[in-house]
Amino acid sequence: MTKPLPRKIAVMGAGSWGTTFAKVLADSVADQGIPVQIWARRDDAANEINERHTNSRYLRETKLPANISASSNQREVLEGADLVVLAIPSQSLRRELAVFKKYFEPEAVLLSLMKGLERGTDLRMSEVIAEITQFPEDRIAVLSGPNLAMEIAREQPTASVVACADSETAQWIAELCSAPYFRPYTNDDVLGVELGGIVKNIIALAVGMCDGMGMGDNTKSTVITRGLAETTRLVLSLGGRLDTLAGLSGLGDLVATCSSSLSRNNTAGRLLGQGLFLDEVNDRMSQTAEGIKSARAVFDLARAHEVEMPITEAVVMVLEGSLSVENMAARLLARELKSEGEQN
Ligand SMILES: NC(=O)C1=CN([C@@H]2O[C@H](COP(=O)(O)OP(=O)(O)OC[C@H]3O[C@@H](n4cnc5c(N)ncnc54)[C@H](O)[C@@H]3O)[C@@H](O)[C@H]2O)C=CC1
Ligand SMILES: O=C(CO)COP(=O)(O)O
Repeated sequence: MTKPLPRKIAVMGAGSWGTTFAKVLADSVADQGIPVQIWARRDDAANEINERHTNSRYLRETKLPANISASSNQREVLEGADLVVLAIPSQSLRRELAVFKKYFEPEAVLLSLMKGLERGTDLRMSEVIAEITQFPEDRIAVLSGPNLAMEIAREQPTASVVACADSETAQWIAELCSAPYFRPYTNDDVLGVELGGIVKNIIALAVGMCDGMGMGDNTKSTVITRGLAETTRLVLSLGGRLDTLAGLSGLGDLVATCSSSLSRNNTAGRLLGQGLFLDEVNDRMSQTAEGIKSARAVFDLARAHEVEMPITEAVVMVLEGSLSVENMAARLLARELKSEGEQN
């Protein structure tokens, strides 16, 4: 490793993935004595982590190593942190970063775990980070893959992808988050890795809707496969790579999210398919289901680049109330017939 080890790692966000990924990091760097500190918005959430409180579902299922601590004080968490991991809801990133950035170490590396597109700007999280912090692209990375937090908290094996324009930075992060149950690969296609994770949430909403309406596995497989086709069109038209979409952050994450009852996006889709209104679904979801917010931004981005994304469009219409879930399949199946490999 050519880059020196970090003095400390900060994880901003004490939700399911922030807490779980902090454990992955802490397990990975425990032998080097590197502390991992989590920022929790609320004092009680920070106390739960520090006291390994048994009322929290995550802490019951997770063996948090001794080198993890938490605080609700952003300055305390960020000071001295050479690696800063961002794990908050995507639509809050811009606002929260404006505060975080005051405490970033000047040479810190920033790693986004978030899988959303910003509404209004259609920017990926790495782009929002670059815009707000003015950090160079060789110190901004993303991590994405088939990574349902609860399974990783239980130390069930999985792999992921660390993407950065600078391969040395990606390798440095990969070495810091390599645990016996977590294997990170590296990639320099940041756009492809990030968009794969964003769009699969929308496809998972569509799959969930089909499940909720009682449709079967042929339907699910069709939506997954054609979902990957429209994701591929978008990624290629924006300059990403096909091999990225065939990998863990593309097909891998799509399959995991669309098949799992642990997925919040899949669950939200299922509730919509069962006839609940979006407000009722939002009331039932205690955690972030990014696809609900990102769908419109992805659709706008695709339209701006003249990329057809019919499943995404149908999900947007359902979410915005202009198409009923019952009519979604009919709308998609009535499209003009074409060759499978056709662009658009
Ligand atoms: N949970 C999972 O299995 C995975 C989640 N992700 C991504 O990680 C990101 C974070 O997800 P989770 O940790 O699962 O979400 P979560 O809903 O469990 O937690 C989000 C955390 O962010 C905090 N937060 C900080 N500032 C906030 C603000 N301004 N508004 C609202 N909440 C704020 C909340 O208090 C909460 O602790 C999302 O983009 C998600 O797509 C990615 C891979 C796996
Ligand atoms: O991104 C995820 C798995 O890789 C988590 O999916 P959900 O946000 O739908 O739970």
